[in-house]
Formats: sequence, structure tokens, C-alpha cells
Amino acid sequence: MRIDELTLERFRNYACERAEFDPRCNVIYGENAQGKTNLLEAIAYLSSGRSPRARSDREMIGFEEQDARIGARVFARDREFAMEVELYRGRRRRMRVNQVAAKTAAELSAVFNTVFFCPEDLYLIRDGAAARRKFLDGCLCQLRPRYAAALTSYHKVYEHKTRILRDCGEKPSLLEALPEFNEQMAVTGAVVIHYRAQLCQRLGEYAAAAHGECSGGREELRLTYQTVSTVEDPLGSVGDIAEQLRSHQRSHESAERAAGLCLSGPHKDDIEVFIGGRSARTYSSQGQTRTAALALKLAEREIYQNVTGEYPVLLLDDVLSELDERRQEYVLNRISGGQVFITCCEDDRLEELLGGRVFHVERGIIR
Ligand SMILES: Nc1ncnc2c1ncn2[C@@H]1O[C@H](COP(=O)(O)OP(=O)(O)OP(=O)(O)O)[C@@H](O)[C@H]1O
Repeated sequence: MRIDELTLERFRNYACERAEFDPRCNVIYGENAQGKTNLLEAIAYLSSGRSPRARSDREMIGFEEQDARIGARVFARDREFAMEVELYRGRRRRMRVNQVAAKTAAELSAVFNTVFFCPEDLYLIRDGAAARRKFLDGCLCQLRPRYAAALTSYHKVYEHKTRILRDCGEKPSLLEALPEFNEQMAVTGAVVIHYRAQLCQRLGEYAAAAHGECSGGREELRLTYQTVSTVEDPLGSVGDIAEQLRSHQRSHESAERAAGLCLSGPHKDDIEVFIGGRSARTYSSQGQTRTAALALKLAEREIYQNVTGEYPVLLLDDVLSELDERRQEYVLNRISGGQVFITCCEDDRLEELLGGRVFHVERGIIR
């Protein structure tokens, strides 16, 4: 999978630019605030209908402009696709694949995929469990439709149960529906746990390899999946997991009623990340944290390739800062397979790059 050509019109600080890319490595360099991240953002948007950083589509329309357009020629599944997105102030965006209107972002993802890594992704290691659950759910929802369906049902049932627990003091009759919601949570929760455990196992293998190589074999990364305490084997059968979830619900019934909260279930799951046997969240340095977060994203890319047979395009924004020479060398020269875009500042060690194309971005002009 690759992007061969990109056209940006009135997109952020790009008035009208077109670029043709290398099928393997593309380095985008320039001073701060010139448009490097904007370029990666446009590519990421085409793959997901969503910006990795903007809160609204309007933010991406050039100042003083009424609309913006991103167009691309993409090669995937042995075919070429023309992809196009138009963003407007005050009306709905338009998306097209090969001139045919795409109604949902999923129609873009069905053709083109990217993995985006930026400095803020340190949150994957440093933030609370919700950030890592979101990462797991993002990977699984793209690749496993059955998971996406189970997760949606789980969230719905969770919300209903939370409302019952919150309001039952005033309206005790609500409690009559609780056993049914508990059962649905156990059944859908077991599917969620089953898929997450499998993904964590594979993420752990790939991320450990990437982290080990990036750190020159000096650091060992390990992931452990944390779920409901009664689940003995999260990789076991869905039926067994559901039974163990029921047992957890029973033992937490009175605590849930007292707290007025739903205390039992995979909505509290986490992945613990260890470097050299110690919690990365608590003890790792800035460079180690960045390497571990990058390793997770590279692992996501490998899993995607395993499932679909194609590597998604890898977008690495400002990944070199805070990495020592060995780690930079790994990022620049040893990430193989699939097309890669890397942004960096003027003074990064570009002469060390092997192959690929180098683009200079200055005030929204690509050279
Ligand atoms: N909607 C917009 N219209 C026009 N310009 C915009 C818009 N949004 C952001 N910009 C401009 O884009 C520039 C930032 O671009 P970008 O984030 O791509 O920088 P960068 O080259 O990645 O810089 P750094 O190295 O600092 O990360 C800023 O000058 C900002 O004012």
C-alpha cells in the first residue's frame, strides 16, 4: 500500500501544492512551523476521515478560505485509487473514491490505511489506562468487525447498567432489570476480553522485537494484559471467560450497589508496559518512553500487515528528537517494509539516510 501523489488546495498553510512520493522512504524536512506535520495530517485524514490532531474539520481549512481539498493517487490491493476529500465551512464534507461518493470514513479506510506516530503519542505509555484501551480498540475495530460489534454492545449495556445503579436509590424497581444487563455484560465482555488478549499477545511479541532492536539489544520491553481479576486465562474460551465474569459480578454486587457505579468488567482493562522488568509508566526516561510508544505503533503496523497482507503507510512525525544516535539510526535505516514518511528539522542527520526522497518544506511550499 502506498501513496504516489498528493495534492493539497487551501489545506492549512498549503495554497496549492502537488508532490509525488517515493514508494519506500520520504523525508520531509524544514524549520519549525513550515507545514511538515500538516502534510502528514492530510495523508492521515485520507485514510480515516479524521485528523490525528484537529478537533474539527474547519481547523484544516486555510485561514481566510471557505473550503479545502485533499486529493491523492493511492496504490493498494494491486490497484490504483483516486481519493479525494473536500472540507467546507458550514456544510458537510465530501469524500470520493474513484469518483464515487463515500458516505462514511470507513469507505476510505477500506482502501487506504496509515499508522501515525507523533510526539504526543508518549501518552500511550504515560497516561492512564483509558489511553491504552483506546489504542487496543482502535487496532481491533479496524481489523475485526466482530470485535467492533461486541464493543458497541458492551458500551451500551454498560451505560444502561450505570444508570440503573445510579438511579435505583430513588427508583428501586429499576433493579429488576439488573440481572439481564449483568448477563449481557458478561457475554459481550467475554468477547472483548478474548480479542484484546490475543491482540496484546501479538503486540507484545512485535513491540518487544522493535524495542529490542531500536535500543541495540540493551532493553527488554514486555507487555502484560490486565483484565478482570477472576479471569484466569484471557486467551481461553469465550464461554469460560463469561463464566468467570459472572463470578466477579456476583462478588462485587453489593460494592456496586453501594458505590452506584459499575465496578466489574473490561471497561477497566489496561496493558502494563515494562522496560527491563520495571513499569515504563513510572520509571522510563523520555527516550525510553518514546521508543516504547514507537514500538507499539510499529507492532500495530506488523499486525495489520499480517491480517491484510499489506503494510499501512507509516507516518512518523518528529520521531527523531529525544532519541540517541543508535535509536535514530534504527528509525532512519532499519524500519523496512511498506512506505514511510518521516518529518524532521533542518539540523537532523539527513546525510545518514539511505535511499528514498527528501522534500524541503518552507512556508507551505514543497521542494
Ligand atoms: N488552518 C490553517 N490555515 C493556514 N495556516 C495554518 C492553519 N493551521 C495551521 N496553520 C499554520 O501551519 C503552520 C504549522 O505547520 P505544521 O504544524 O505542519 O508545522 P511543522 O513544520 O510540523 O513544525 P514543527 O517542526 O514546529 O512541528 C503554522 O505556521 C500555522 O500557523
